[in-house]
Amino acid sequence: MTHGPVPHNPGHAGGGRMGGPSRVSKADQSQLTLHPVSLRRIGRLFTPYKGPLLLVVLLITGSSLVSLFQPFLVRGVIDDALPHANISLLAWLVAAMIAVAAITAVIGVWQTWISTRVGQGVMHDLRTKLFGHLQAQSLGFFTRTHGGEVQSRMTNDINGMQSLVTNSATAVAANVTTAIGTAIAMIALSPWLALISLIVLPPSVWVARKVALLRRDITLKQQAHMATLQNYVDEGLSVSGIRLAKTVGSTGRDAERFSGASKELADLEMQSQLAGRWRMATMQIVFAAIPAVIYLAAGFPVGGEGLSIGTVVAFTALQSGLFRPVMGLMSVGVQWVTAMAFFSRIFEWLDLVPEIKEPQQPASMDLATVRGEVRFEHVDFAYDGHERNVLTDVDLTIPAGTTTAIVGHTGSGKSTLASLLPRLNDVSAGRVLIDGVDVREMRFADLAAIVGVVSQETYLVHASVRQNLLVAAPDADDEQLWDVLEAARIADLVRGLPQGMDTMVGARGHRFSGGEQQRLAIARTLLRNPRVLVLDEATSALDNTTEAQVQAALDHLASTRTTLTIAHRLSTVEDAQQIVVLDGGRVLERGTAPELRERGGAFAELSARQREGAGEVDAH
Ligand SMILES: Nc1ncnc2c1ncn2[C@@H]1O[C@H](COP(=O)(O)OP(=O)(O)OP(=O)(O)O)[C@@H](O)[C@H]1O
Repeated sequence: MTHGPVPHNPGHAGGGRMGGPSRVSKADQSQLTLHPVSLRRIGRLFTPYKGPLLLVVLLITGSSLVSLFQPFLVRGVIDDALPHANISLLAWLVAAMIAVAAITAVIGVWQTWISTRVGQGVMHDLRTKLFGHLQAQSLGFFTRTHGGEVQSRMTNDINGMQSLVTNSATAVAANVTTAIGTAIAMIALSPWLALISLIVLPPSVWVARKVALLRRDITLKQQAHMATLQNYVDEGLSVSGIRLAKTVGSTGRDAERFSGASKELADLEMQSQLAGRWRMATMQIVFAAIPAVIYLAAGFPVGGEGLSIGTVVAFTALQSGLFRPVMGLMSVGVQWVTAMAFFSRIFEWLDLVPEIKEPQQPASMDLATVRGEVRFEHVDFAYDGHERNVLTDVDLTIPAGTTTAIVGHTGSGKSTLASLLPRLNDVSAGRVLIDGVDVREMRFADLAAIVGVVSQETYLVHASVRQNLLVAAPDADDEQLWDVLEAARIADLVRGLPQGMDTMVGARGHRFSGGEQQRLAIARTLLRNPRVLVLDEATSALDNTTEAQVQAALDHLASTRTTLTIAHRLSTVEDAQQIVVLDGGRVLERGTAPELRERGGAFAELSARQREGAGEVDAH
């Protein structure tokens, strides 16, 4: 099938050259326009893990409360045990300090274990859901969207939210409880010192928020560049990509393009790290300054009088215990802002509604008795987003068990017409019927069982010959596999392979010649034994001898099923019960080969020209 120009690519953000690293290019801007994300929706991802999450919150609260004893123990040591040389009190206090540390450490390990399990569970659910959802999308989505973009969102974006999903709930719970507990303890120790240390909080939060937004924008740009980079790898380092690059001599340019995108990614990472580092530096200054300010405040006559040394020491210990959680919360805030952007990108795709949907109440089909009469009823079709009709008022019937050949100039709509039968596309008007049932009313599985497709573009997965065949029928035994290989005239070749049917076919089947790949694809389709066969230039990659052989096999198979065949070489459609000539998406002529030749129209002209061409070739 011919893929036309890519009209609109919602996800792909990094096509051409990007602007300088500090400028936001148009593509980046569109990337920053976020799909709205509701907190409730994120919350729903965690619903299955309510129990473990509650346990985590309880553990954290317990551990925070236990650790609050520490400064009071310190004050006891300094103000009571040491000055009065009370050894037994000192021993008790020290033992309690060690116990508090041990208890909080053990709780920490337990809590990390549970929260990581929850986080990984959420990520796993999201990844699986997205994969399933994208698989349900129509072919149109994949013709519009770059493969690298899909890979990038599936992996980079989901990984990007990992730290948030795994740590945020626990970090928030831990830090909030610690911060509140510590603030209460601080006020209990000295309201005056507490007031002094809390004053610096608002400006710190402001700085952290600024940095968070900056880093989010940088991260989004990074994701877009990462997707671009993945596209370059995808396109440039595949068998077809390398073949193109080597034959058109574009390897140098490809490497330069890759290097440009990679450099921009490196620059962005620099910016991101630097922004983070500045935030840390600001916080460090605040951290260092606060104890000093507390000593100053403790020495002040107003408010400072009556404070014991132990209170001041315990207080400075406590205030670091307040700022650490506040810092922690701010980090979560930073991660949160960025992760929201990832959620937005993931949810955007989860919200895509497949253009081609399975019916809610499918027609019940008895697969054993399907006859396979195909009817295109006044079919119009235009590709999504295009006004021009590719097919207009195509009305034709293919009686069960007969062969209809579609011929016509390139671009006349032959592949598009064939794509309507397995619902790779849906009609814009009219209906496509099999045994009188609209294909849109059938279960996907039923339709796939009834209609088999062999197209000009074969797709073999990087696995063994056997696995490639079993994709079509997982339960088939060896005898069935050999049968279809025989029928597709490829059994001898497979037998001669080093590991027979267990030989790997190589990336996208490149270990085999085009003709061999096509015969394997034919065998795979035959394994499903479909009632209706769509052959979209199925023999186009074969030489004349092999084509004749495979054609004979296909003719034999076609004799028992309904076949819609598309062929450029008219010699292969000679025996079809009906030939339909398409021109600009309309049916121009129909009839058998002799009838059409007799009529002296487009078919006669086309076949005369081809025979002339063949004659010329023969004459050479
Ligand atoms: N995904 C698509 N989006 C938009 N237009 C498309 C798409 N696929 C095909 N077209 C357009 O639809 C028209 C018919 O294409 P189609 O592939 O059906 O022709 P064809 O007769 O099978 O051609 P060929 O013999 O070269 O394979 C062409 O003009 C093509 O550019």
